[in-house]
Amino acid sequence: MRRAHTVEQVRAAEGELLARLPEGALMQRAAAGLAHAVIDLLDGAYGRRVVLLIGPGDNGGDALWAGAMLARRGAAVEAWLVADRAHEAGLTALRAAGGRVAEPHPDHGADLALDGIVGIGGRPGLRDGAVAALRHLDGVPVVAVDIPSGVDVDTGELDGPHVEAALTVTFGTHKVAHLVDPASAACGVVHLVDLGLALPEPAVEALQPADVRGLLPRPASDAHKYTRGVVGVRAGSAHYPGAARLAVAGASCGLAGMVRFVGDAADGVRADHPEVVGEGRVQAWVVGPGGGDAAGEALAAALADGVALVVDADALAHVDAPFGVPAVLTPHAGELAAMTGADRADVEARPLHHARAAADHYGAVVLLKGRHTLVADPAGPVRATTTGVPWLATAGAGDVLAGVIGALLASGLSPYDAASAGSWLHGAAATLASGGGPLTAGDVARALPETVRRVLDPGMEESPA
Ligand SMILES: NC(=O)C1=CN([C@@H]2O[C@H](COP(=O)(O)OP(=O)(O)OC[C@H]3O[C@@H](n4cnc5c(N)ncnc54)[C@H](O)[C@@H]3O)[C@@H](O)[C@H]2O)[C@@H](O)CC1
Ligand SMILES: Nc1ncnc2c1ncn2[C@@H]1O[C@H](COP(=O)(O)OP(=O)(O)O)[C@@H](O)[C@H]1O
Ligand SMILES: [K+]
Repeated sequence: MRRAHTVEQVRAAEGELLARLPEGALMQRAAAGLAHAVIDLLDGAYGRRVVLLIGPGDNGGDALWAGAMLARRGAAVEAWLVADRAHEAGLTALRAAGGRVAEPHPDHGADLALDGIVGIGGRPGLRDGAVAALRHLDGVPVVAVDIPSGVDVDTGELDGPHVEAALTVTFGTHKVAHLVDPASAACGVVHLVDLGLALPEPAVEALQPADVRGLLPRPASDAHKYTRGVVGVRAGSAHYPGAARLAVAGASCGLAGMVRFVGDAADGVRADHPEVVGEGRVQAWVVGPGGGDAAGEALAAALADGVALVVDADALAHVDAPFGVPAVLTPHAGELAAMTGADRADVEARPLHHARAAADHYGAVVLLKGRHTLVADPAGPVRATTTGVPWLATAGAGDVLAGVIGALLASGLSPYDAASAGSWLHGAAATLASGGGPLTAGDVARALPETVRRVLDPGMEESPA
């Protein structure tokens, strides 16, 4: 599991460790990890040119100590001080290693810049001096120290200018902004340097392949189709028959024992999936994709069964609070805005806030779709999905997702696990189907069984951020 903690949690854990270790030891650990990550990225230090952007606090201290290590290995290191003070011991170490302090200027020839402007002590936005210095670094890859300066660390929100990093090297644990958009999109690849912190339950977490492997249902040796769970799909309409076919394609990923379908598009569904059967008992319903005007009736019929639900698309407009049934609600930003009366742009700017608020309001799991989809449960950490590719932003992809989550619900997973594992699989299937190029929603559904096969193979490594 990739775990992300709040600044307060990190400060408390660091405080305990600081009390036990010699002064400066934690910063040395952080700086050494940072310097190694930079050397990896530059494929060496000797002869490379590195600019350090140095703010007033310990974040600048990390950058200065790492700069000293790079200078000792033959890099030409220049520190630009963008605040009215800088970490004294770090400055002394940089100078002793042959690095120098300079005013920001355009003729630096830098191969890389280290952003040590602010870390977890920073407020959102950047001061003018930092913005002016960054202008000289246009086109130079930036490695953010702990966090891209300027983002809101605990919410992932943006308010004013911020650094856009190619790589973020963070310390001790991930921070919320590394996983939650829009800030996480400014982090680039995130690399964690272990500091040995003892940490409580995280605020946000992201499933990794081993976590998904642990959650996925596997048929018992004496399984039959009913013990594996039956998922029902109530979707599609005369106007949107395709949505029904895509939701059924997602539900047919193989993780449930049987798929039922109720709706106008039954002929098309059976042409695609001859094994799909009609109305009957299910362990979970998927309601809403392409449902049009009939979505309210479909939701009422599904609710009457008293089983777990995935409520998507047109059915979301008919959801009452509190919802009262184990459920996953799967809105995108526009749908969540329509449900709660919020502004769509505000949902996109503050997805963590809105996903949490909606989960509390409805008393249900809310899956807010986006680049990093969020799964909020009224209790427990929010889960962020870090699998997927931008090609997944394609019509019908959400219908497939609803089907996959329904299959996992039917197999016995909780709404929280079904939503987060389903979203992870959906993103991973998109990456597999894309292979770097475009895809259709149907391609994502067809890639699901192979994605499941690969994740069940314990050789699969942790995915990059
Ligand atoms: N506490 C520890 O034990 C460790 C801390 N480490 C580093 O220390 C960092 C935290 O250091 P600090 O607590 O000194 O805080 P920062 O280095 O994040 O700096 C915060 C200071 O910057 C100023 N400031 C706030 N917002 C600003 C803005 N938008 N623009 C310009 N200036 C702003 C304020 O005066 C504030 O005191 C971490 O992010 C990490 O890089 C690491 O060395 C690991 C160990
Ligand atoms: N930039 C992006 N990168 C990766 N995935 C994305 C991005 N934008 C959207 N997605 C994903 O694409 C899917 C789109 O679903 P949705 O908006 O419901 O489309 P539709 O209603 O057409 O099915 C969601 O799973 C969402 O998380
Ligand atoms: K920083």
